[in-house]
Amino acid sequence: MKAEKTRRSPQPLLRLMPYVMRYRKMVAAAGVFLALAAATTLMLPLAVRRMVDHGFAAADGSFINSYFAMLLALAVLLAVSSAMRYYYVITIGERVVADLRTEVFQRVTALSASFFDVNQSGEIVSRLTADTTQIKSAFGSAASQALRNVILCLGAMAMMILTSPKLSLLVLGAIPLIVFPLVGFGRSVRRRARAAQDTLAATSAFASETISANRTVHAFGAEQAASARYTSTVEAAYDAARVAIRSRAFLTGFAILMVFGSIVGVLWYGAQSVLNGTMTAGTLGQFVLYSVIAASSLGQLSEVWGELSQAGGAAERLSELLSEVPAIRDPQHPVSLPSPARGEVSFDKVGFIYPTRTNAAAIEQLSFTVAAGETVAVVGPSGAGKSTLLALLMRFYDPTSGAIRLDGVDLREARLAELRSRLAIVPQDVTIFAASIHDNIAFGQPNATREAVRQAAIAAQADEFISRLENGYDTMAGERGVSLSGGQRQRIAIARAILKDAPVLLLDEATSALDAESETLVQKALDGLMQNRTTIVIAHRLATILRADRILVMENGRIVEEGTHQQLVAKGGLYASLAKLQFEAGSQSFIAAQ
Ligand SMILES: Nc1ncnc2c1ncn2[C@@H]1O[C@H](COP(=O)(O)OP(=O)(O)OP(=O)(O)O)[C@@H](O)[C@H]1O
Repeated sequence: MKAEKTRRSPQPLLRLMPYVMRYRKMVAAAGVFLALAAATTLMLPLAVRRMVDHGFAAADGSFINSYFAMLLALAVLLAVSSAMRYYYVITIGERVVADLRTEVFQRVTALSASFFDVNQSGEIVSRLTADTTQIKSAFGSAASQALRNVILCLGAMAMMILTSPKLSLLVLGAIPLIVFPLVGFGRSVRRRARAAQDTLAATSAFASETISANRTVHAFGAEQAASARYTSTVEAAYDAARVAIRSRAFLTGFAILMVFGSIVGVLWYGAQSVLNGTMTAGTLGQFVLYSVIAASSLGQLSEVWGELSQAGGAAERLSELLSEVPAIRDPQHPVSLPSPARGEVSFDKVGFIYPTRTNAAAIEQLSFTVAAGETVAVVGPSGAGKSTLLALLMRFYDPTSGAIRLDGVDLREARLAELRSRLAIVPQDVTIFAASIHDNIAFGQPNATREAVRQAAIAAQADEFISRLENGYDTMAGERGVSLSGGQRQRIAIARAILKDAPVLLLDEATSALDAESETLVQKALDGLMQNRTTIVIAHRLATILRADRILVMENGRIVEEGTHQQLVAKGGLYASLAKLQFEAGSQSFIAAQ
């Protein structure tokens, strides 16, 4: 997935052939019109010669008229076939890119947490938009131009040989003189273009990060610094682009000079032949036209080559994404979870090391069981591994050793969708999508009725504030829920979990202090939710801890103490000292001091 590895050549575009071949009929139509347009172009010089040699020589008006009529017919044919070629080729490009975007998005959303630990979301989004756009333009214009020019160039060269083998031999002799320096130049131009493109990729990653964190940027007064940093990366990209443009401009000039210089030379030689009568003027005209066609198509080919090479890089990056296999996926022979669900969770000597942090285990030798309907509070200092425990239970990662079971089935043996349908999570950091409040509560359950959503909101103590919003449940929550307060967002998340009605509830209590009223409301909502469900709660508030049937105290990825509040206080260990800290501070938040 690393950008540096990406080669720049059009070859990877071939990997997209299966996508193109889904639309065989359109491809065939494009091919027909492509060939027709090229053939028509190649016929024009032929007509010109006959007219020069016969039409003018015979001074026959009707002959000239019929020739012009034919030329007009050719022009119409050229116009129609070019328009159709454009239509089909561009449409195929759009279609392929639409398919690619959909598939890449589907793939990416299916990838596991470990993939997103390593890859920046900004970079992936840029692939989804920038890389696919590049491929679209490659298909849409560059590929059709390349094909057209290859056909034209080969056709014109064949016609040159047919028209005058002698002059063609001369041209052939000149080709190496032109091509070798051009190839050399072309390489250095491509190298510079690549440098420019890489600089640009870094720029967009920085922009997307800064824009999505705009509140943090403002809060720390970092606008100027961020702008300055962005400006400097944009300027660096501009400088790199200018270097590339300069060498490209030079290359263009050089190519034109060499090509047309040679044509002038050949023309001069041909003119001598016409003068001494070894060639007709029409033949020379025809030859010159063919060589102009050949030269200009060659010139255009070199132009589109660069574009195709860039698209090749984009295609390679996208096919890497497409071939990425989720680390967490369904087993080949899934075991059904027992029905009806009991909601019994067990960790059996579980060990876990984050793939991105291999030097230390986040969880070690973790064993505990939560009986059906039991409420267990997990407490412990920051970094103890509490959130990791929930992530493992949701199977965002697989344990490195040991096993986690739900109702007696190893999580790795169950179907992912079935497993996750039995777990409802209220995370600490609630995600609110840029959609209506209704859709936010019904997230993951698009078929939920309006009444079911309302009932869930009532149970989550959220109905009252939602009803007071301008459009009630149809109010759009701003992007990431910026228009809602912390307590409101939490109650939306609780309503989401209530609607899901799963047998196991996972709560990651917010550390941020809610105001007293919000806290009471959130607590009331949770009490309703926790009834008759297995609940594992990462607890920060004393009220929650006291409500739990049992408390697990974690430190450095292990369970160091276990029991009820009274038992643990009496024991005088880590829990007792954490509790003492809190009582002295008189705070409602148990571990807030950590
Ligand atoms: N995605 C990740 N990649 C690598 N290491 C991680 C990742 N997430 C957490 N860790 C590390 O794993 C350890 C346990 O983290 P975890 O988030 O589970 O702790 P926690 O007890 O929930 O802490 P807090 O109460 O502060 O949220 C920490 O050392 C943390 O740095």
